[in-house]
Amino acid sequence: MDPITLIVLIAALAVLAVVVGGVAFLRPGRRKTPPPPPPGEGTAGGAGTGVLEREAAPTATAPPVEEAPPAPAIELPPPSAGRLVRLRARLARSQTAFGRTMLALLSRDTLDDEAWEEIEDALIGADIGVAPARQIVEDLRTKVQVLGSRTPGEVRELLKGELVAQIGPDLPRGLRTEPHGTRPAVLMVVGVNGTGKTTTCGKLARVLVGDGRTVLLGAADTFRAAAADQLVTWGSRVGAEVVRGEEGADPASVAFEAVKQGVETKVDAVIVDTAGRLHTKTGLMDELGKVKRVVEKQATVDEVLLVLDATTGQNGLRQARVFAEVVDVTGIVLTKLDGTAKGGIVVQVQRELGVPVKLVGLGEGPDDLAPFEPEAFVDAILGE
Ligand SMILES: Nc1nc2c(ncn2[C@@H]2O[C@H](COP(=O)(O)OP(=O)(O)OP(=O)(O)O)[C@@H](O)[C@H]2O)c(=O)[nH]1
Repeated sequence: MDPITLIVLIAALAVLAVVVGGVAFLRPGRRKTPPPPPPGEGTAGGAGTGVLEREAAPTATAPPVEEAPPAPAIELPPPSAGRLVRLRARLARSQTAFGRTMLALLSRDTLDDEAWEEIEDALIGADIGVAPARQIVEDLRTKVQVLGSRTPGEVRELLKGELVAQIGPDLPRGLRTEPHGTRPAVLMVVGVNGTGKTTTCGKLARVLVGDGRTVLLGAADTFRAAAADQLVTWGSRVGAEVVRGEEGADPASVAFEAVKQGVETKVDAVIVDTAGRLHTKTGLMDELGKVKRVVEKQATVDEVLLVLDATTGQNGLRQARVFAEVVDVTGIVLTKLDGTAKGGIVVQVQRELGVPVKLVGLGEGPDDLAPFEPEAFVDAILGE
Protein backbone atom coordinates (compact mmCIF):
# COMPACT_ATOMS: atom_id res chain seq x y z
CA MET A 1 0.00 0.00 0.00
CA ASP A 2 1.39 3.39 -0.97
CA PRO A 3 1.78 6.03 1.72
CA ILE A 4 -1.06 8.19 0.44
CA THR A 5 -3.58 5.32 0.53
CA LEU A 6 -2.37 4.49 4.08
CA ILE A 7 -2.92 8.06 5.31
CA VAL A 8 -6.40 8.16 3.75
CA LEU A 9 -7.26 4.84 5.43
CA ILE A 10 -6.06 6.02 8.89
CA ALA A 11 -8.02 9.27 8.55
CA ALA A 12 -11.18 7.34 7.60
CA LEU A 13 -10.77 5.02 10.63
CA ALA A 14 -10.27 8.02 12.94
CA VAL A 15 -13.47 9.69 11.68
CA LEU A 16 -15.36 6.41 12.15
CA ALA A 17 -14.09 6.08 15.73
CA VAL A 18 -15.19 9.63 16.61
CA VAL A 19 -18.66 9.05 15.15
CA VAL A 20 -19.19 5.68 16.93
CA GLY A 21 -17.87 7.04 20.28
CA GLY A 22 -20.10 10.10 20.07
CA VAL A 23 -23.23 8.02 19.38
CA ALA A 24 -22.39 5.70 22.28
CA PHE A 25 -21.89 8.67 24.64
CA LEU A 26 -25.25 10.16 23.67
CA ARG A 27 -27.31 6.91 24.14
CA PRO A 28 -29.90 7.17 26.97
CA GLY A 29 -29.98 4.75 30.00
CA ARG A 30 -26.29 4.58 30.60
CA ARG A 31 -26.09 7.20 33.28
CA LYS A 32 -24.87 6.16 36.71
CA THR A 33 -27.74 5.71 39.15
CA PRO A 34 -27.68 8.73 41.38
CA PRO A 35 -27.44 8.19 45.17
CA PRO A 36 -30.78 7.63 46.95
CA PRO A 37 -32.44 10.81 48.07
CA PRO A 38 -32.31 11.72 51.72
CA PRO A 39 -35.31 10.50 53.71
CA GLY A 40 -38.42 12.41 52.87
CA GLU A 41 -37.17 13.59 49.53
CA GLY A 42 -37.67 12.21 46.03
CA THR A 43 -40.92 10.42 46.83
CA ALA A 44 -43.25 13.29 46.36
CA GLY A 45 -42.92 13.57 42.59
CA GLY A 46 -42.33 16.93 40.98
CA ALA A 47 -38.78 17.69 39.86
CA GLY A 48 -37.29 14.17 39.76
CA THR A 49 -36.51 12.04 36.68
CA GLY A 50 -38.84 9.29 35.48
CA VAL A 51 -36.52 6.56 36.83
CA LEU A 52 -36.49 8.05 40.30
CA GLU A 53 -40.23 8.50 40.33
CA ARG A 54 -40.85 4.87 39.35
CA GLU A 55 -38.43 3.56 42.01
CA ALA A 56 -39.98 5.76 44.68
CA ALA A 57 -43.53 4.77 43.82
CA PRO A 58 -43.84 1.70 46.13
CA THR A 59 -42.81 3.74 49.14
CA ALA A 60 -45.29 6.43 48.34
CA THR A 61 -48.20 3.98 48.10
CA ALA A 62 -47.20 1.68 51.00
CA PRO A 63 -49.94 1.30 53.65
CA PRO A 64 -49.37 3.66 56.58
CA VAL A 65 -47.45 2.00 59.39
CA GLU A 66 -49.63 1.83 62.51
CA GLU A 67 -47.89 3.48 65.42
CA ALA A 68 -47.81 1.40 68.61
CA PRO A 69 -49.46 3.25 71.51
CA PRO A 70 -46.80 4.73 73.77
CA ALA A 71 -45.93 2.35 76.63
CA PRO A 72 -47.18 3.76 79.95
CA ALA A 73 -44.34 5.34 81.85
CA ILE A 74 -43.38 3.33 84.90
CA GLU A 75 -43.26 5.54 87.95
CA LEU A 76 -40.59 5.30 90.60
CA PRO A 77 -42.26 6.23 93.88
CA PRO A 78 -40.24 7.93 96.61
CA PRO A 79 -38.73 5.71 99.32
CA SER A 80 -40.85 5.20 102.44
CA ALA A 81 -38.36 6.44 105.05
CA GLY A 82 -39.41 9.70 106.67
CA ARG A 83 -42.78 9.79 104.92
CA LEU A 84 -44.74 10.42 108.10
CA VAL A 85 -42.67 13.53 108.77
CA ARG A 86 -43.28 14.71 105.21
CA LEU A 87 -47.01 14.04 105.55
CA ARG A 88 -47.42 15.45 109.07
CA ALA A 89 -49.33 18.49 107.81
CA ARG A 90 -52.17 16.08 106.92
CA LEU A 91 -52.31 14.92 110.51
CA ALA A 92 -51.88 18.38 111.92
CA ARG A 93 -54.95 19.64 110.07
CA SER A 94 -57.23 17.12 111.71
CA GLN A 95 -55.52 16.58 115.02
CA THR A 96 -54.19 19.87 116.30
CA ALA A 97 -57.50 20.82 117.89
CA PHE A 98 -56.93 17.94 120.31
CA GLY A 99 -53.27 18.91 120.83
CA ARG A 100 -54.09 22.57 121.42
CA THR A 101 -56.88 21.74 123.87
CA MET A 102 -54.63 19.44 125.85
CA LEU A 103 -51.76 21.93 126.01
CA ALA A 104 -54.09 24.76 127.03
CA LEU A 105 -55.66 22.66 129.80
CA LEU A 106 -52.32 21.55 131.16
CA SER A 107 -50.95 25.10 131.13
CA ARG A 108 -53.61 26.46 133.50
CA ASP A 109 -52.26 28.15 136.61
CA THR A 110 -54.15 25.80 138.90
CA LEU A 111 -54.92 22.24 138.01
CA ASP A 112 -57.80 21.21 140.27
CA ASP A 113 -59.90 18.04 140.09
CA GLU A 114 -62.21 19.63 137.59
CA ALA A 115 -59.32 20.53 135.29
CA TRP A 116 -57.98 16.97 135.45
CA GLU A 117 -61.42 15.66 134.61
CA GLU A 118 -61.51 17.89 131.55
CA ILE A 119 -58.11 16.57 130.51
CA GLU A 120 -59.36 13.00 130.86
CA ASP A 121 -62.48 13.82 128.84
CA ALA A 122 -60.38 15.33 126.06
CA LEU A 123 -58.27 12.16 125.91
CA ILE A 124 -61.34 9.90 125.81
CA GLY A 125 -62.87 12.18 123.14
CA ALA A 126 -59.83 11.53 120.99
CA ASP A 127 -60.61 7.77 121.10
CA ILE A 128 -57.62 6.88 123.26
CA GLY A 129 -59.81 4.62 125.37
CA VAL A 130 -60.87 4.95 128.99
CA ALA A 131 -58.14 2.95 130.69
CA PRO A 132 -55.21 4.60 128.86
CA ALA A 133 -56.79 8.05 129.44
CA ARG A 134 -56.94 7.40 133.20
CA GLN A 135 -53.39 6.14 133.20
CA ILE A 136 -52.15 9.24 131.39
CA VAL A 137 -53.97 11.57 133.80
CA GLU A 138 -52.62 9.74 136.83
CA ASP A 139 -49.04 9.92 135.54
CA LEU A 140 -49.34 13.56 134.57
CA ARG A 141 -50.77 14.52 137.98
CA THR A 142 -47.79 13.03 139.74
CA LYS A 143 -45.27 14.63 137.39
CA VAL A 144 -46.91 18.07 137.59
CA GLN A 145 -46.83 17.92 141.41
CA VAL A 146 -43.14 17.09 141.34
CA LEU A 147 -42.43 19.84 138.83
CA GLY A 148 -44.26 22.66 140.68
CA SER A 149 -44.57 25.50 138.18
CA ARG A 150 -44.70 24.56 134.50
CA THR A 151 -43.41 26.35 131.42
CA PRO A 152 -45.21 25.70 128.09
CA GLY A 153 -42.17 23.77 126.89
CA GLU A 154 -42.25 21.52 129.95
CA VAL A 155 -45.97 20.89 129.57
CA ARG A 156 -45.47 19.87 125.96
CA GLU A 157 -42.65 17.48 126.83
CA LEU A 158 -44.67 15.91 129.66
CA LEU A 159 -47.65 15.28 127.43
CA LYS A 160 -45.53 14.07 124.55
CA GLY A 161 -43.77 11.58 126.85
CA GLU A 162 -47.09 10.19 128.08
CA LEU A 163 -48.63 9.85 124.62
CA VAL A 164 -45.54 8.21 123.12
CA ALA A 165 -45.39 5.80 126.07
CA GLN A 166 -49.04 4.80 125.53
CA ILE A 167 -48.45 4.25 121.80
CA GLY A 168 -45.47 2.04 122.59
CA PRO A 169 -42.22 3.33 121.09
CA ASP A 170 -40.60 -0.09 121.25
CA LEU A 171 -43.23 -2.22 119.50
CA PRO A 172 -41.88 -3.98 116.38
CA ARG A 173 -43.27 -1.94 113.50
CA GLY A 174 -40.98 -2.93 110.65
CA LEU A 175 -42.69 -4.74 107.75
CA ARG A 176 -41.26 -8.17 106.93
CA THR A 177 -40.74 -7.84 103.21
CA GLU A 178 -37.37 -9.53 102.71
CA PRO A 179 -37.52 -12.47 100.27
CA HIS A 180 -36.50 -15.89 101.62
CA GLY A 181 -33.74 -16.99 99.27
CA THR A 182 -35.51 -17.51 95.94
CA ARG A 183 -38.97 -17.31 97.52
CA PRO A 184 -40.81 -14.03 97.79
CA ALA A 185 -42.08 -12.51 101.00
CA VAL A 186 -45.88 -12.83 101.14
CA LEU A 187 -48.10 -10.15 102.62
CA MET A 188 -51.83 -10.75 103.03
CA VAL A 189 -54.09 -7.73 103.37
CA VAL A 190 -57.38 -8.33 105.21
CA GLY A 191 -60.18 -6.16 106.52
CA VAL A 192 -63.74 -4.97 106.05
CA ASN A 193 -64.72 -3.70 102.59
CA GLY A 194 -64.51 0.04 102.22
CA THR A 195 -61.79 0.51 104.81
CA GLY A 196 -59.26 1.15 102.06
CA LYS A 197 -57.97 -2.41 101.67
CA THR A 198 -57.46 -2.46 97.90
CA THR A 199 -56.09 1.07 97.92
CA THR A 200 -53.69 -0.01 100.66
CA CYS A 201 -52.47 -2.95 98.52
CA GLY A 202 -51.75 -0.53 95.67
CA LYS A 203 -50.05 2.01 97.89
CA LEU A 204 -48.07 -0.72 99.62
CA ALA A 205 -46.81 -1.96 96.24
CA ARG A 206 -45.58 1.59 95.63
CA VAL A 207 -43.92 1.71 99.06
CA LEU A 208 -42.03 -1.50 98.29
CA VAL A 209 -41.10 -0.50 94.73
CA GLY A 210 -39.93 2.87 96.09
CA ASP A 211 -37.73 0.95 98.53
CA GLY A 212 -36.19 -1.00 95.65
CA ARG A 213 -38.22 -4.23 95.70
CA THR A 214 -40.03 -6.05 92.90
CA VAL A 215 -43.68 -6.82 93.60
CA LEU A 216 -46.53 -8.99 92.31
CA LEU A 217 -50.14 -8.33 93.30
CA GLY A 218 -52.73 -11.08 93.82
CA ALA A 219 -56.37 -9.99 93.42
CA ALA A 220 -57.98 -12.58 95.68
CA ASP A 221 -60.93 -10.28 96.34
CA THR A 222 -62.89 -12.07 93.63
CA PHE A 223 -66.18 -10.89 95.11
CA ARG A 224 -65.79 -7.42 93.59
CA ALA A 225 -64.43 -7.35 90.03
CA ALA A 226 -63.72 -3.63 90.34
CA ALA A 227 -61.23 -4.40 93.11
CA ALA A 228 -59.13 -6.42 90.64
CA ASP A 229 -59.40 -3.65 88.04
CA GLN A 230 -58.25 -1.19 90.69
CA LEU A 231 -55.23 -3.36 91.46
CA VAL A 232 -54.35 -3.64 87.75
CA THR A 233 -54.28 0.15 87.54
CA TRP A 234 -52.09 0.43 90.64
CA GLY A 235 -49.80 -2.32 89.39
CA SER A 236 -49.35 -0.92 85.90
CA ARG A 237 -48.17 2.39 87.31
CA VAL A 238 -45.20 0.82 89.05
CA GLY A 239 -44.63 -2.13 86.73
CA ALA A 240 -46.08 -4.78 89.08
CA GLU A 241 -47.85 -7.81 87.54
CA VAL A 242 -51.34 -8.63 88.82
CA VAL A 243 -52.75 -12.17 89.04
CA ARG A 244 -56.53 -12.16 88.99
CA GLY A 245 -59.33 -14.68 88.54
CA GLU A 246 -62.83 -14.62 87.16
CA GLU A 247 -65.41 -12.77 89.21
CA GLY A 248 -66.61 -15.18 91.88
CA ALA A 249 -63.60 -17.51 91.49
CA ASP A 250 -62.21 -19.25 94.55
CA PRO A 251 -60.07 -16.61 96.33
CA ALA A 252 -57.69 -19.31 97.56
CA SER A 253 -56.93 -20.47 94.01
CA VAL A 254 -56.14 -16.90 92.94
CA ALA A 255 -53.87 -16.46 95.95
CA PHE A 256 -52.19 -19.78 95.14
CA GLU A 257 -51.61 -18.75 91.50
CA ALA A 258 -50.28 -15.37 92.57
CA VAL A 259 -47.69 -16.86 94.91
CA LYS A 260 -46.80 -19.54 92.33
CA GLN A 261 -46.17 -16.87 89.71
CA GLY A 262 -44.28 -14.79 92.26
CA VAL A 263 -41.97 -17.75 92.94
CA GLU A 264 -41.50 -18.44 89.21
CA THR A 265 -40.78 -14.83 88.28
CA LYS A 266 -38.61 -14.40 91.38
CA VAL A 267 -40.19 -11.21 92.66
CA ASP A 268 -39.21 -9.98 96.11
CA ALA A 269 -42.74 -9.71 97.49
CA VAL A 270 -46.29 -10.85 96.73
CA ILE A 271 -49.15 -8.78 98.13
CA VAL A 272 -52.49 -10.60 98.30
CA ASP A 273 -55.70 -8.55 98.50
CA THR A 274 -58.57 -10.52 100.07
CA ALA A 275 -62.33 -10.10 100.23
CA GLY A 276 -63.67 -8.71 103.47
CA ARG A 277 -67.30 -9.69 103.50
CA LEU A 278 -68.46 -10.01 107.04
CA HIS A 279 -71.10 -12.63 106.27
CA THR A 280 -70.56 -14.95 109.18
CA LYS A 281 -67.57 -15.45 111.36
CA THR A 282 -67.30 -19.09 110.29
CA GLY A 283 -67.53 -18.15 106.60
CA LEU A 284 -64.82 -15.56 107.02
CA MET A 285 -62.68 -17.95 109.00
CA ASP A 286 -63.07 -20.62 106.33
CA GLU A 287 -62.22 -18.25 103.51
CA LEU A 288 -59.22 -16.47 105.03
CA GLY A 289 -57.97 -19.66 106.64
CA LYS A 290 -58.05 -21.43 103.27
CA VAL A 291 -56.27 -18.56 101.50
CA LYS A 292 -53.53 -18.64 104.10
CA ARG A 293 -53.20 -22.43 104.03
CA VAL A 294 -52.83 -22.68 100.25
CA VAL A 295 -50.29 -19.86 100.20
CA GLU A 296 -48.30 -21.64 102.89
CA LYS A 297 -47.94 -24.66 100.61
CA GLN A 298 -45.46 -22.60 98.61
CA ALA A 299 -44.15 -19.81 100.81
CA THR A 300 -44.26 -18.32 104.28
CA VAL A 301 -46.91 -15.73 104.99
CA ASP A 302 -44.76 -12.97 106.45
CA GLU A 303 -47.39 -10.40 107.25
CA VAL A 304 -51.15 -10.43 107.70
CA LEU A 305 -52.04 -6.75 107.67
CA LEU A 306 -55.44 -5.73 109.00
CA VAL A 307 -56.78 -2.55 107.44
CA LEU A 308 -58.88 -0.38 109.73
CA ASP A 309 -60.62 2.90 108.86
CA ALA A 310 -59.71 5.39 111.63
CA THR A 311 -62.92 7.36 111.10
CA THR A 312 -65.19 4.46 112.04
CA GLY A 313 -64.28 4.47 115.75
CA GLN A 314 -65.79 1.81 118.00
CA ASN A 315 -67.83 0.20 115.23
CA GLY A 316 -64.76 -0.29 113.04
CA LEU A 317 -62.86 -1.66 115.98
CA ARG A 318 -65.56 -4.23 116.69
CA GLN A 319 -65.44 -5.47 113.10
CA ALA A 320 -61.66 -5.54 113.14
CA ARG A 321 -61.76 -7.74 116.21
CA VAL A 322 -63.56 -10.44 114.22
CA PHE A 323 -60.70 -10.53 111.70
CA ALA A 324 -58.12 -10.65 114.46
CA GLU A 325 -59.95 -13.66 115.87
CA VAL A 326 -59.92 -15.65 112.64
CA VAL A 327 -56.38 -14.93 111.39
CA ASP A 328 -53.11 -14.16 113.16
CA VAL A 329 -52.81 -10.48 112.37
CA THR A 330 -49.21 -9.23 112.45
CA GLY A 331 -49.81 -5.53 111.92
CA ILE A 332 -52.46 -2.87 111.53
CA VAL A 333 -52.82 -0.38 108.70
CA LEU A 334 -54.81 2.57 110.03
CA THR A 335 -56.30 4.42 107.05
CA LYS A 336 -57.99 7.82 106.71
CA LEU A 337 -56.16 9.33 109.68
CA ASP A 338 -56.22 12.54 107.67
CA GLY A 339 -59.99 12.65 108.09
CA THR A 340 -60.39 12.36 111.85
CA ALA A 341 -59.49 14.34 114.95
CA LYS A 342 -59.45 11.08 116.89
CA GLY A 343 -55.85 10.02 116.50
CA GLY A 344 -56.06 8.35 119.91
CA ILE A 345 -57.52 5.35 118.08
CA VAL A 346 -53.90 4.26 117.52
CA VAL A 347 -53.56 3.58 121.25
CA GLN A 348 -56.91 1.83 121.57
CA VAL A 349 -56.60 -0.37 118.53
CA GLN A 350 -53.19 -1.66 119.59
CA ARG A 351 -54.44 -2.44 123.09
CA GLU A 352 -57.59 -4.13 121.83
CA LEU A 353 -55.98 -6.20 119.11
CA GLY A 354 -52.56 -6.69 120.66
CA VAL A 355 -50.69 -5.85 117.43
CA PRO A 356 -48.77 -2.73 116.44
CA VAL A 357 -49.92 -0.15 113.93
CA LYS A 358 -47.32 -0.50 111.17
CA LEU A 359 -48.64 1.79 108.47
CA VAL A 360 -50.93 4.79 108.38
CA GLY A 361 -53.01 6.18 105.51
CA LEU A 362 -52.96 9.95 105.35
CA GLY A 363 -54.85 10.73 102.16
CA GLU A 364 -56.08 9.47 98.82
CA GLY A 365 -52.86 10.23 96.96
CA PRO A 366 -50.74 7.29 95.73
CA ASP A 367 -47.90 8.03 98.14
CA ASP A 368 -50.02 8.87 101.17
CA LEU A 369 -49.23 5.64 103.02
CA ALA A 370 -46.46 5.97 105.59
CA PRO A 371 -44.61 3.72 108.03
CA PHE A 372 -45.90 4.61 111.49
CA GLU A 373 -43.48 6.41 113.82
CA PRO A 374 -44.87 7.20 117.30
CA GLU A 375 -42.70 10.28 117.97
CA ALA A 376 -43.35 11.94 114.62
CA PHE A 377 -47.06 11.18 115.07
CA VAL A 378 -47.26 12.80 118.51
CA ASP A 379 -45.19 15.79 117.32
CA ALA A 380 -47.67 16.34 114.53
CA ILE A 381 -50.59 16.20 116.97
CA LEU A 382 -49.03 18.64 119.43
CA GLY A 383 -47.61 20.99 116.79
CA GLU A 384 -43.95 21.97 116.63
N1 LIG B 1 -58.81 10.30 102.91
C1 LIG B 1 -58.38 9.05 102.74
N2 LIG B 1 -59.04 8.19 101.95
C2 LIG B 1 -58.58 6.92 101.82
C3 LIG B 1 -57.45 6.47 102.51
N3 LIG B 1 -57.25 5.16 102.18
C4 LIG B 1 -58.24 4.82 101.32
N4 LIG B 1 -59.04 5.87 101.09
C5 LIG B 1 -60.23 5.92 100.24
O1 LIG B 1 -61.21 5.02 100.72
C6 LIG B 1 -62.03 4.57 99.65
C7 LIG B 1 -62.22 3.05 99.74
O2 LIG B 1 -61.01 2.44 99.41
P1 LIG B 1 -60.94 0.97 98.78
O3 LIG B 1 -59.51 0.65 98.72
O4 LIG B 1 -61.72 0.86 97.54
O5 LIG B 1 -61.65 0.11 99.89
P2 LIG B 1 -61.61 -1.48 100.07
O6 LIG B 1 -61.50 -1.74 101.51
O7 LIG B 1 -60.61 -2.09 99.22
O8 LIG B 1 -63.01 -1.91 99.57
P3 LIG B 1 -63.26 -3.27 98.77
O9 LIG B 1 -62.38 -3.24 97.57
O10 LIG B 1 -64.71 -3.17 98.47
O11 LIG B 1 -62.89 -4.36 99.69
C8 LIG B 1 -61.36 5.05 98.39
O12 LIG B 1 -62.03 6.18 97.91
C9 LIG B 1 -59.96 5.44 98.84
O13 LIG B 1 -59.38 6.45 98.05
C10 LIG B 1 -56.76 7.40 103.38
O14 LIG B 1 -55.78 7.10 104.04
N5 LIG B 1 -57.27 8.67 103.45
